[in-house]
Amino acid sequence: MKVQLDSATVRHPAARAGAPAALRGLSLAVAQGEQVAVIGPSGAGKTTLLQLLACAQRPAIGRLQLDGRDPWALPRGALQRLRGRLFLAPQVPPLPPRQRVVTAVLAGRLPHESLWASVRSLVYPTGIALAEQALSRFDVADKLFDRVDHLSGGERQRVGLARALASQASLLLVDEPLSALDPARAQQALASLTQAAHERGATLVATLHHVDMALQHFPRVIGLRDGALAFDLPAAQVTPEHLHQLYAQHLDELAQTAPPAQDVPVAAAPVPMQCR
Ligand SMILES: Nc1ncnc2c1ncn2[C@@H]1O[C@H](COP(=O)(O)OP(=O)(O)OP(=O)(O)O)[C@@H](O)[C@H]1O
Repeated sequence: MKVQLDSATVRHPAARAGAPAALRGLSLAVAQGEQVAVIGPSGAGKTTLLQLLACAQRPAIGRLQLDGRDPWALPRGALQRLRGRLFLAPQVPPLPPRQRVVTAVLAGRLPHESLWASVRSLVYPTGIALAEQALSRFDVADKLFDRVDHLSGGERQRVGLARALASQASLLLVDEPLSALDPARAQQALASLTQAAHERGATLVATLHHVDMALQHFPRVIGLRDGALAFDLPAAQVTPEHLHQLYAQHLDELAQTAPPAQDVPVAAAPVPMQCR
């Protein structure tokens, strides 16, 4: 899917009065099948950008176009169908605790299926081989029939990525997929994600706190700061000076870009299912 953003400004509905907009006049274009990493200090607007591209946040000013169409100008049914071609994988995957991994992974496909097939697959999962294949890309195929709340934080995160791949979406929006993974797993997960997206020609936009991994795995890197574009460059052209300017006053975040030493358990916090 092709993405075009023109001078987009986004304000969160719950933001306090007078707070600066989370994104301010952002313009960028992402080609069909392109892979882009978004980096920047905490609060820069990375998650908001993914929400904007996922049609979960509407621009207050400016315009988003997906495959040349403004989603917010579409009739409701067409907007729903378009949303079915997008997948936003939030930082904490929205996996219902008592669900089996296979069901949770296949739930990523629901927007592509008929209502009857969706209901039936929640009770009798079909496409088990597909779920297993997606899980094996992240080395968690052995958890296929485990309950989600019996997984470690790192395993949950990898199941969340498998769910994104199983979705068959043509625009994958992945928010900080490495926070609970050890360095080796993080490398493997990013390699699998970028490889799978490439194989199927899906466009991939991922936010990453690990700058080194963004530079290593993505051909193009966007630096966001205070809701605006700091740079948009091929990874090979991002210099230490660019990074120091991007993280100025937040250099501690730049220094801490190495992933944790081992799988870190995360709370199974419920996340709204708004964007799957
Ligand atoms: N639901 C919300 N309601 C109000 N303000 C919000 C909301 N979510 C984010 N913001 C504000 O929008 C700005 C951008 O936040 P965003 O989460 O997009 O940043 P981020 O770069 O993803 O940060 P992090 O790296 O810490 O996840 C911040 O000032 C934040 O406080």
